[in-house]
Amino acid sequence: MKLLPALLSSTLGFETETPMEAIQAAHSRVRNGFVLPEMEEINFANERLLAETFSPSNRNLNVQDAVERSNNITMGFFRQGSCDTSFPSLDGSCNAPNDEGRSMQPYKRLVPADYCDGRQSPRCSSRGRPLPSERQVMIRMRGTNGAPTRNPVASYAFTAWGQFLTHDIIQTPDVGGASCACNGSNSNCKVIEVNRQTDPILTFPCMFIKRSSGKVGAQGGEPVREQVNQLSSFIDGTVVYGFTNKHKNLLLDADGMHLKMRNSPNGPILPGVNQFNDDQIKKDFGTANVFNDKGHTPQVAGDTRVMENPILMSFHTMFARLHNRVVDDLVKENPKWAKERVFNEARLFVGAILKQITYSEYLPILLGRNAINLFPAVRMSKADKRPARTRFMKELDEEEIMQRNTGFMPPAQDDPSIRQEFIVAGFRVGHSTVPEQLVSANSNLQAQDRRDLKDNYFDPDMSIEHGPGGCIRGAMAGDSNRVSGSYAQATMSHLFKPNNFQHGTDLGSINIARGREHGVGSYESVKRFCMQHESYRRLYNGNNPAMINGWNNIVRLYDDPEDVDLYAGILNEQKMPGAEVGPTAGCIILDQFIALKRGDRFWHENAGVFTDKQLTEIKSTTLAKVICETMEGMQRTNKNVFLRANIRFQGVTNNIMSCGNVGTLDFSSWRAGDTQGPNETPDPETSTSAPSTETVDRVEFGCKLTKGRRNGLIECGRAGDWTDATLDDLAEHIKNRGGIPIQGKRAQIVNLATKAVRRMSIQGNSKVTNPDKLKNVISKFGNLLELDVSKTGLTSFTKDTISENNLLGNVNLEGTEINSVDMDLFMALGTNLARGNKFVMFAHED
Ligand code: HEM
Ligand SMILES: [Ca+2]
Repeated sequence: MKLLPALLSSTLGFETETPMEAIQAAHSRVRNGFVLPEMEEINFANERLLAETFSPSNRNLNVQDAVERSNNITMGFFRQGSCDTSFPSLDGSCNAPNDEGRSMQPYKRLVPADYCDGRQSPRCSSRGRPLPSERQVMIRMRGTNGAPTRNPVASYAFTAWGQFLTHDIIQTPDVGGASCACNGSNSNCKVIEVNRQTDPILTFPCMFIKRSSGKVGAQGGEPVREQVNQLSSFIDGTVVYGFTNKHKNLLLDADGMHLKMRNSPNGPILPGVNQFNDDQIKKDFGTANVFNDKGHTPQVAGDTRVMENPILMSFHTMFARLHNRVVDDLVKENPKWAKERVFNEARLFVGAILKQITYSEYLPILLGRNAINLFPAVRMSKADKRPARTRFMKELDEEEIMQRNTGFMPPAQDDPSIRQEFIVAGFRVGHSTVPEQLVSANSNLQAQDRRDLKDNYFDPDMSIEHGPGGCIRGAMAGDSNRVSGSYAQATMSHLFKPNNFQHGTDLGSINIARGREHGVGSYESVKRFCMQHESYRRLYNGNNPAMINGWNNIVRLYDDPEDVDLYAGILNEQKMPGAEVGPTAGCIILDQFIALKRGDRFWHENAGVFTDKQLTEIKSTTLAKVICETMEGMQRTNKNVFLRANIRFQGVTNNIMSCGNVGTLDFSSWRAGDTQGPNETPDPETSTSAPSTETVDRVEFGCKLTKGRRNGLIECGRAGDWTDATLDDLAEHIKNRGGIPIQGKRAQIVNLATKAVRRMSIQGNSKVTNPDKLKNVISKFGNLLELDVSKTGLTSFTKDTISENNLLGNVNLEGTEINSVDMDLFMALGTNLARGNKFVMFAHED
């Protein structure tokens, strides 16, 4: 059936013919990010490996081997940003011990995977029967809960922030190429049954979702499908800057510091797709006319979901403006800083503000005081100078590795990986708070325009007409709903409704289906985990959680109460005091945000990330301040933007304040001289002595042992004067003396056993060019884990160069002539990395 093809055709982005296709295309837009071709290849390779692993003809399956192969495939994704700088990488790599939280890494689980076939098919009942239709569960929940109710404390900004934050930390890609049908013929799709006779609104014969892309994981010695996160899981501004160099570079203005914007009557707004000379941008950010009926130019940001609704788009605009504002101020304070430094400092600041607002203004409303009290405090910086940024060099112990590979173990509290329970259920409670209408407001915070969300998906019109400022004020003035099993019609039946059709799809059903498809454990199993957890059990006060009246109605849909979906369970728990969620959602959300705090070495309160004065500035920055400083037309603001005006929350009234009283951003503590940049930080262990040639050994090439003996990091040729001949001399010295000459504290040379060397840097020696001579040296270090040859004159570096170093898992080649790394070297590094199972990260700061 072809409906109104003329209206449905699109100028940009997705080409669609039927309403169902328009909805599918919109859905696929929010699932799939701005990826590099190799990432798509990795997803395909992983799917092939999954098929091979699970094939019935695969009789001598070696699980360990399959997992290792899958990990090697993932390693084909080149690090985005470098490991040895003092700023976070773009893709989250080099932050945690085994690159947890990096883009393309698998999710972890609080409870074991529960697939129907034990491996990858969507969860079924404990008796092996199909679970009730997701749509039926949604309809029953709405029947039992009643219509959604207005949130008595939270404004729409509370909901908007949840979505914006999600888009910094999570995006699960679809399997490529699947085309779905209602008869379930394609196992890459999950069908959601619709009863057309009884359904209140939907007329489709079924709904479906494409399955999430997966890789091989292991559980109890058996292989299981594990889904992956495309984004850097850290709260670090992915939503503003993207997670790849390509994307970031496209977003950057010609000056290399600012983000591209364009002028509008409402001030600078996000750049349009036509400002980019890049087909992928046009494809991944375009939108169809059935949504964008006024034909506005689609807007481009750090995340491909930016256009999903106009308020979300306005939050994007705010943070792009914030970045540019910070750049202006940093340049004023430090006219001599290199442009990369300015960009990175601004990015570090923006990331810190996202963290600060999330933990101090947003989470207390979502989780309430009891849960917030369970957050660990983080060590603060003592020094007023910025010390070397904190390092993180933990190696997993062997036992833990074994357990993870063969048994089941939930992630440690400081493992920043995103949890399955969080992405399919815990944090999707936010979907139930989405109201029917979006609001814009004038400078007095009075509602100006109310528009039905169902007509504004992927339509920027509201933010063009009323400005991003009007939309942000509308977010403070507008409503959120309460968390419950009842969705607004806008999301329960009209999600991504095309303009020329009478309905859309159901986000709630999709959420439940996604949980089953990811093999996420049932509500009862996750509740048990939480109630037995040494810390989270406190959320329950020793009792089973109280459920809403009529809960049994919902349970009755299932064969067995044990089978109830996690999402259905947590939506129907009674809320904890002063919180928006019950204890089980609370446990899942708390665990995730503890992990994102403890597992982030760039956490803004960690010693060494900012100076005390800078941190004070960051901690005094609220969302209200950011809004007053960046949005057009601002005069006044709610004190806490996530709360409705004038309500009391936790004993304090949320007044409306004049922007003049909110305070301004002040970057004076970023002035050089006042602060020591990471690159100027002297190393306490090495700053005492300049390299000297007055040595007992008469060698002229002593290396420095920095960061303590335990890390085994030696830095050689720090003056940049090493040549290929120095490499020969060094090899000769090691042969004669059995060790490597180390420049001691008092300018003496001592010999360090080669086996103690685990990390070596000859960074910056442009006269070191010969890979064979390098090989001759490094082959003598049997325990070498990492090698930094960045900014050297090396012209080639291959698998052969490291063929005698079978633990060497990380090589930094940045700033050399070698700008592509061949696959063999990659695979070898990956194998070494897995073999050593050691944390790899270049830890030195300069
Ligand atoms: C207008 C508002 C929103 C719309 C239209 C929307 C829509 C969607 C859609 C279509 C998906 C993909 C579902 C799937 O295929 O599995 C999704 C995922 C998700 N949403 Fe929302 N959402 C909204 C707001 C929110 C809010 C307020 C939160 C949290 C507070 C949230 C959290 C999430 C999470 C955690 C995911 C999973 C992401 C992933 O795995 O890629 N969303 N949303
Ligand atoms: Ca991120």
